[in-house]
Amino acid sequence: MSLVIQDVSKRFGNFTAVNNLSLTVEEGQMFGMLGANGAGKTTTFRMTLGLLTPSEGEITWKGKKLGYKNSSLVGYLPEERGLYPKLKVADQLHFFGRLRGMKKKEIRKEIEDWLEKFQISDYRNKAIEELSKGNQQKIQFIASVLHKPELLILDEPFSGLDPVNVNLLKDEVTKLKEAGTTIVFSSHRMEHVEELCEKLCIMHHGSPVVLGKLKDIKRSHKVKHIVIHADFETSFLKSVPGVIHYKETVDSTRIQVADETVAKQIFQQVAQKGFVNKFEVEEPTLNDIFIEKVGKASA
Ligand SMILES: Nc1ncnc2c1ncn2[C@@H]1O[C@H](COP(=O)(O)OP(=O)(O)OP(=O)(O)O)[C@@H](O)[C@H]1O
Repeated sequence: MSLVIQDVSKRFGNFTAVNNLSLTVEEGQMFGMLGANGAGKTTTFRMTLGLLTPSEGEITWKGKKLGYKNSSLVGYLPEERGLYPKLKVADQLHFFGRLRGMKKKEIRKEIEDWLEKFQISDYRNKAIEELSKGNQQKIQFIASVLHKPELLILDEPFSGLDPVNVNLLKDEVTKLKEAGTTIVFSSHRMEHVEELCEKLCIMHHGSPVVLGKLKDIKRSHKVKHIVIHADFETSFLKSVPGVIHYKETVDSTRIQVADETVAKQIFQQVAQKGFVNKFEVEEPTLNDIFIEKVGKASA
């Protein structure tokens, strides 16, 4: 295990922002942190980076605590973006590169490569304040990866980007992962985590309510959706015990059921009734899981 968060809590006065969190991220893995506003994601990142000290527990990267001394191992895209508005793009990135101990020549090369990748080479000599929000975000991202960190922590990397730029950033993040970088990112968009992460945590009021590999989480989620295309009336299925939600659309019936046993019962009943064009038990989406788990935890 490379990143180990062990029994970590963080209190601000009487308020507990993170409550007994334990998780691990393996080297080269992409890990997603989900949670409503105020769930404790940013606080967890800040503790991981050594910017905040946990009230309890410990966080280590390859067995060592992270902090000022080994900060070049980590790249961080903070939620509150921290660029200097008056500085030119190249000067800004140069400054971050020097902070991470890079050589001038290497910094120049990396800056040129990254500006090219994000199609913003023409902005090299513009002041940050002259750039659009999306382009400023790209610069902030470049600042976090310029020094080729082993561990990359991205707080809401996709917020404020248009769909084209979201894809551009996703591609670059994926390439970094393929090159071996361990990546942890937070997002409010389930589909980003679903697409990119093997492992994830859903935080709620500082505690993990879902944690594990995406595949396992989906498999173990009991509530299932069934889609039926049949050329006969299906409304009799509404009264089958274990049916949570029943909806007919123009060409299909969608049913939410409590678990797989109910799905099997529905299959048997439908098969006896007549010809079925399609009967499919869909995997739950991360959105379904989030709503169920976070909703339940709130209740
Ligand atoms: N320095 C601080 N002093 C007091 N309370 C704090 C401090 N930092 C964070 N908190 C509180 O801790 C809780 C968790 O905040 P955190 O920023 O970690 O949430 P988050 O999951 O990142 O939320 P968001 O999605 O809105 O960014 C919030 O209720 C916040 O107000």
